[in-house]
Amino acid sequence: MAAADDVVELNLDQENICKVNLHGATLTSWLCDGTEMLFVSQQAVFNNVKAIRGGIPIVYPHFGPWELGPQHGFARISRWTLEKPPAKDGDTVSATFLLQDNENTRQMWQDNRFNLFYTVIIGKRQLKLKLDVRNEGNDSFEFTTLLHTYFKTLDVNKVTISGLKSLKYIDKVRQSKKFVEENDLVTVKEFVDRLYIGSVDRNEVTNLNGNQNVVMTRVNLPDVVVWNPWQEKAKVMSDFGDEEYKEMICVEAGYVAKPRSLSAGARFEASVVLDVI
Ligand SMILES: O=P(O)(O)OC[C@H]1O[C@@H](O)[C@H](O)[C@@H](O)[C@@H]1O
Repeated sequence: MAAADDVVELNLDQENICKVNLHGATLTSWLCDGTEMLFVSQQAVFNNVKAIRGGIPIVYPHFGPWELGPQHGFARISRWTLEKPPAKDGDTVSATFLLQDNENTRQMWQDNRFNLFYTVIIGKRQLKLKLDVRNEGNDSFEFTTLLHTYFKTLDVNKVTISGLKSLKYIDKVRQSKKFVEENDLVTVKEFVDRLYIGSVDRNEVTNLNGNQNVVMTRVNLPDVVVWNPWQEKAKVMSDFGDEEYKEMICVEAGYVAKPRSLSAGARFEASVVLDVI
């Protein structure tokens, strides 16, 4: 369990609430009309050191194994600050979180200076997530970023993902070779770890918890990662139950296939909207 003072709650009403842990600004719960939409492992570790296994961790400034630092970068294991506390505005509640460079990140990542703002907006049957990276230094830098979304489902075998047909993807399960997706609807029946490159900006993920479908609309996040560790990988993950692969699917919106370059003083804005339909 997370300590109460680590968690910021955005409360629209009793049945529409999301929770953000300041460790990584990780969204750990999204209750939509009373149904939990996000998966968090029963084995997740809340020690403010390890990345939280589930919810929506933020990958930045590097997706995947990183020669300069930890896998998926430092954002998901850094303490964020609450820049703007939850406030109601009409039919939504929003809050903004901030990660700034510090001694540790500068040492790890070539002395780069940045502000990363993350705004979470909960509405009726909708969650909007905005990333805003600002280069505060005198030199340009490159980064990749991704919202590592773990959706909750009652049965992963029934989940389908649209919007990926005809796309090239890198299949990390098959020596990172490139393939072309042939299916209108992607289903997951085994260990899957794919990076779909340059996808259309809309994907529908079906049969999530409570038989809900979610439409994911992306702006400035052209790539989609689909990941499920399945049985064999689940067994070797200490913070993931052996059978939990049946209850989750990661569909992750990112800018990851190639790095994004940001010149001194420039800004990168991107967003994801999740609509429950
Ligand atoms: O165990 P981690 O570091 O949270 O990563 C989980 C997975 O995250 C996915 O996004 C990657 O494509 C996988 O390769 C990786 O295994």
